[in-house]
Amino acid sequence: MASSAKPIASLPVINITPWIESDQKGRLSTAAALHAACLDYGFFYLDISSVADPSEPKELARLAREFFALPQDQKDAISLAHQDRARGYQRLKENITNGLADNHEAIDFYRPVETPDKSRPLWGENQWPDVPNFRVKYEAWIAKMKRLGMAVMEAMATGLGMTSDEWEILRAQVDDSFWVMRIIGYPPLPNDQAGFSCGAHKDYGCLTFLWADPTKSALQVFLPQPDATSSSNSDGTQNGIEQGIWINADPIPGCVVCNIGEMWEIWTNGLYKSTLHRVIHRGSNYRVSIPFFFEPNFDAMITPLSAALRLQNGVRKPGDDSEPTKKYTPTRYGDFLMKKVGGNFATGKGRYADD
Ligand SMILES: O=C(O)CCC(=O)C(=O)O
Ligand SMILES: [Fe+2]
Repeated sequence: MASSAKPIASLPVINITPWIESDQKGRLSTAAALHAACLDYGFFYLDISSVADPSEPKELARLAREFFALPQDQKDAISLAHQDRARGYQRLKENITNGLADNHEAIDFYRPVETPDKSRPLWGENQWPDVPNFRVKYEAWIAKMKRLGMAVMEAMATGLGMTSDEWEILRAQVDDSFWVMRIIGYPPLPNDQAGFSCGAHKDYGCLTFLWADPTKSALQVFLPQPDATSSSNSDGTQNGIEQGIWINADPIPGCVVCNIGEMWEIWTNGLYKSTLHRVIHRGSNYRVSIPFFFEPNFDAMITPLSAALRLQNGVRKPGDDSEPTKKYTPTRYGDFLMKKVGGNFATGKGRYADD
């Protein structure tokens, strides 16, 4: 007898190789798979084994561990307090999400700027650890992730049904990405203690490419379930709280976990939703993850794209030629980022608010 139990949800795996290398047909199927994954999950695995040998991020993780194992004062030598309060090392629990300290330490890097000024928010210089080969290896990864970002953006534009002229306009908003890279170290959370290794959040920008070491049951992704309970409201909420389940997004060899940020939510007028995720690491090992955030250009004005409005307008009553409603107001990416980063740290909650 067939089981009526629902299969356990798992995220789709999409190979980027056909987009990068192959014929038109392969490209179209990758683009369609990205579109479906963004509609349904906002999260997916991206198989990048044709772009990066797994030994490459493994070496990055080894270098990260070498840094995190240093005495505290040597790590503090590159503290973000010495720079623009965004670029550099942050101690365990210095990062704050939803008002709670995150149980991780990290180094944050941003796209370098032409005339650095550490008194200006986000406009300082990156601080590199004094660990042999660290900078050269990570800079090679950054270059690779930037190329991957442009490829995935173009594939997504195709998946959304954008014309080549429309893509050129979108491309000009991301071709000088104000990227961010975090190198995160997670000691295990004590078993008897509530709290998060990284609290539930959505990412800010376009695309996150997350490489993580093989630790299982750490990263979790929220999948809304509108029909989760019979007493939930028609919009899938119950007393205003969205109903859903958290699923593990355990690492798959050769893949990065990819998710879309809030800028894609604006570009698609809410058709693609940026998805909540969190980290709860209770194992016994020290976990390392390296998220690369491929973001829009600092000055890009993000506004709903015509291609998304066309899709949302798909089923219309005859004679209805009204403009689809734009649910999101245009947002300058740099301003949005500044506000977000300002609320992230224990040492300076809202630290850019009065600058
Ligand atoms: O470490 C992870 O698995 C996720 C980190 C994350 O979500 C972030 O830094 O935005
Ligand atoms: Fe995240």
